[in-house]
Amino acid sequence: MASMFSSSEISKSATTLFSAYASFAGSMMLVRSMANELIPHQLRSYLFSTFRYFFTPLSPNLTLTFDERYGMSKNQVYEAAEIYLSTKISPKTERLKVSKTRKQKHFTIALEKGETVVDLFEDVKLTWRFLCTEGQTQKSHSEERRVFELSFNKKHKDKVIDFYLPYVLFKAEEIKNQDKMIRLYSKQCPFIDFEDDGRKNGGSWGSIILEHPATFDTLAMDPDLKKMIIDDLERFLKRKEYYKKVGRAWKRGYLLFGPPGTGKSSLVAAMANYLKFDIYDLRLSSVRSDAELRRDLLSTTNRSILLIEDIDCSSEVLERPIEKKYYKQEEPPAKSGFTRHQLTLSGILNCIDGLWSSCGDERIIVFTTNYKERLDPALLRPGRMDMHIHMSYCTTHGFRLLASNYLGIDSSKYNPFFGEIDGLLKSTEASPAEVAEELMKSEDANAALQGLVNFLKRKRDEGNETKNKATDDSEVSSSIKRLNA
Ligand SMILES: Nc1ncnc2c1ncn2[C@@H]1O[C@H](COP(=O)(O)OP(=O)(O)OP(=O)(O)O)[C@@H](O)[C@H]1O
Ligand SMILES: [Mg+2]
Repeated sequence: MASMFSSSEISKSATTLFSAYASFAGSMMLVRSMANELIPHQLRSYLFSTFRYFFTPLSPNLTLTFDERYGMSKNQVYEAAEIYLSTKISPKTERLKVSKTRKQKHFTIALEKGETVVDLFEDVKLTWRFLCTEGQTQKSHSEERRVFELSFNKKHKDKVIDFYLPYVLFKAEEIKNQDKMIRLYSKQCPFIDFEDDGRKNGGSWGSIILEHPATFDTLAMDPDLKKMIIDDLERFLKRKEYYKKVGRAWKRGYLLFGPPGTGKSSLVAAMANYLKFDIYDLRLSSVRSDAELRRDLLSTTNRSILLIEDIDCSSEVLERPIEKKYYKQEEPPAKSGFTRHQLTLSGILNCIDGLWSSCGDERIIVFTTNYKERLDPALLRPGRMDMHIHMSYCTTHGFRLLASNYLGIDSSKYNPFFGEIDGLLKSTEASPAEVAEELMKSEDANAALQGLVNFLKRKRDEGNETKNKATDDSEVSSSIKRLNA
């Protein structure tokens, strides 16, 4: 350079360049000030941002952010991401947050601040990042803002939004259900130490974790009936759209009836375990009015079973005629402290039908009773309860299942006790609870089966005695009638 141009030539060119730049800058300033005067503010900022857009190098990536909160409610995508990503921890992850409550079976694992997880969905690479920043609330208190960021190549935007995010929601629901602790909700009772886990959901319900071991595998009942119930539940779960199409509320009602100890409550627990639904155990004796019932029902959650046990006794509690006036606030409470006539069976049924029709999804309602014949016809009317399930005394099939569960006996092999027990079961009315009780009395299978034989014989003899006595009594009364005649 130095050999081709002299220093004076260089300084001349520099001066020319400088003056050209100065005149360009001057004219730009002039243009700018003219633009300021002539072009309205909004249009100006639009034009500048458009220029900036075109002259800034384009990033191939798009980043979606999911805040923990969406207004006042929780952001469903954030919650789903939190659950889903806990199963996607890669070997590169350096920090994880681990927690567990006393009753939880497994640890809860979550990403720590700043950690990144890479996921693959149909060959699309997706990078998740968990961020916590100090945010300002409206009252200018600083509050931690928790966000998940999801980055991927822009060209996959539609695939991510239309398919990947729904997939994350679905998987999270699946994981939640696998790990879900079923809860038993009851109206607050001083004798039960309910957990305050923030799930009181506004009503007077308290809850404890339900650890009832009953499953469909452990239930001794007619195998065809069992299959029918499982199929019915499966069909119910799959039919959200169908219920919508035919204009019915997405609910299912079951009436379980049968003698004590035949497994009605166990069947409800088995249903809850199978569906992973919580149970709301509603004792009607603790509800004072239709209005209170409405409040209680409104504070139950979706995917739950509302259980009303011994509905026949409840209808005794409910004074009839049911036309008595509904509860009024100003009405003085009865001496007992309960004004039960304010809760009526028709009130309950209407409330349940009405509420379930207007709000809530995936609801199951179960009534149990020992005496179906005592029930109000309103409850038995077709369409009120979808399935009437009879829980019977122990059958030979039921006995085999109990023998296998309680004593580990292989029922397909010959057993010297089975023939006698089958015969006795046919001639006696023994509940599965009674049979199970006998089988638990000894760890020695033969001793337990012998105990069961003795028990069934005793029961048969007692039954015969009662029958004979009843026959004697009726013969005496007909002789008296004849004499009187
Ligand atoms: N069908 C059954 N299969 C297996 N176990 C049963 C069955 N029925 C009863 N049991 C056993 O008996 C116990 C009592 O049964 P459960 O409480 O379910 O009977 P229930 O029909 O609800 O009685 P109640 O009418 O008195 O409420 C259960 O915990 C279970 O161990
Ligand atoms: Mg019961």
